[in-house]
Amino acid sequence: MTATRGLEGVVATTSSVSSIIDDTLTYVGYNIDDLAENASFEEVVYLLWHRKLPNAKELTELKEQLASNAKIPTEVIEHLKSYPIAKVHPMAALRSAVSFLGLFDEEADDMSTEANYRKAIRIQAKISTIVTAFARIRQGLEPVEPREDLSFAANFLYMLKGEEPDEVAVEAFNKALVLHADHELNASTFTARVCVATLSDVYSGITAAISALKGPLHGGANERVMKMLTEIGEIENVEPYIREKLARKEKIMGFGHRVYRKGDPRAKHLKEMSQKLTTLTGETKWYEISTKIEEIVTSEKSLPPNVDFYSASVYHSLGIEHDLFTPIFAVSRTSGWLAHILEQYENNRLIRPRADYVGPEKQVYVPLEERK
Ligand SMILES: CC(=O)SCCNC(=O)CCNC(=O)[C@H](O)C(C)(C)COP(=O)(O)OP(=O)(O)OC[C@H]1O[C@@H](n2cnc3c(N)ncnc32)[C@H](O)[C@@H]1OP(=O)(O)O
Ligand SMILES: O=C([O-])CC(=O)C(=O)O
Repeated sequence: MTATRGLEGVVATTSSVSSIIDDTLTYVGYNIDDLAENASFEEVVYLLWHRKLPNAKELTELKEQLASNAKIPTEVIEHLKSYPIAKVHPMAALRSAVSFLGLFDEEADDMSTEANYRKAIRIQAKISTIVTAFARIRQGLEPVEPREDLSFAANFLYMLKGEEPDEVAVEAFNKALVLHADHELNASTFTARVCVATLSDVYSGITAAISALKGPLHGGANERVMKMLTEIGEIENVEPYIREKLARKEKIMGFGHRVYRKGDPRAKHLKEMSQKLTTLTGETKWYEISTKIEEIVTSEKSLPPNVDFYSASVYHSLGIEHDLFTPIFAVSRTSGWLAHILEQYENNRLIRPRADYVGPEKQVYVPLEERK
């Protein structure tokens, strides 16, 4: 038995949710470029869960289901208020709150296909409310209740800020949600599938996935990108900052990818949005600093930007706090996690690979009193 480090290139399952072939990303066979330009996030959720685009009636029904399930129990709000706010990262809060939310779902352990689908709707509906409620609570503000007349994207921004967002913000946020919704067998999706393949419940799968997304090599990179942009601060600092980092063999957050070689097809959409939004806010320096970093990293290391790189300046331009970037990724990716969880249940087999043992062998047990 030989191990493949990081399971690189290992095909671990079949899936009909999304694919990456020759650097092209598709959701159920639809090119991400088409979806980014045309689809609402709700359409994408339907597509991922049903493997077909909804007709008008199906879309209206899903929108209504998401909107009418968006409220969270008072107990969850009280729970969020009990966290040691000053020290808690919103991803840790989200991880705990989703697990806690599961305690209030009467169907949590009903493993029927119908109950699992109903839970998928409830989790997708409530995840925005949890993220935005925590964001407000830590500012000493009361959570804003979801509105049933707003789209998923608009509702998130409304609950976060307490005022109705403008059209440009909603369009940009919707596109970001569409671009982040699914991505084949990335680390957090694999984690979700491993978890539920033991026939554990949907809440466990989503809690596990949030935990995996939190790390800086995965979803946590978008927050680190903004930290880097802020540290750089001005365009003239880019060269020395990036070259020193590369010389120290440090990783530049938002670059590189396990699967893409020529480039992440989502990045160009986010780059375009970053240019547009930073122009609108008058803070074009974030876009300029980003493109300069891209120029250096691609020429020095042949590493193109990934989805996390330009999403940082996009979310910043939407006036979103930097440590909410990864929770927003989770809000969107929940749709993909749920699609994969439901797919795993449909054709389940325990996921249990082997390890290539490299430790000592044939050791002789020494009684405690004789050990040095
Ligand atoms: C949504 C997402 O999860 S997208 C990814 C988000 N993560 C990041 O942006 C973090 C920065 N990027 C990385 O750490 C990596 O590129 C990963 C984790 C995304 C992919 O990693 P892997 O496929 O395991 O590549 P690995 O880390 O082995 O790197 C291969 C080589 O490229 C270098 N490299 C990879 N990414 C970077 C980077 N961002 N900056 C500088 N060098 C890098 C490594 O140092 C290594 O060099 P070496 O062979 O000289 O030692
Ligand atoms: O696929 C990956 O390894 C990471 C990624 O880009 C994502 O999850 O969107």
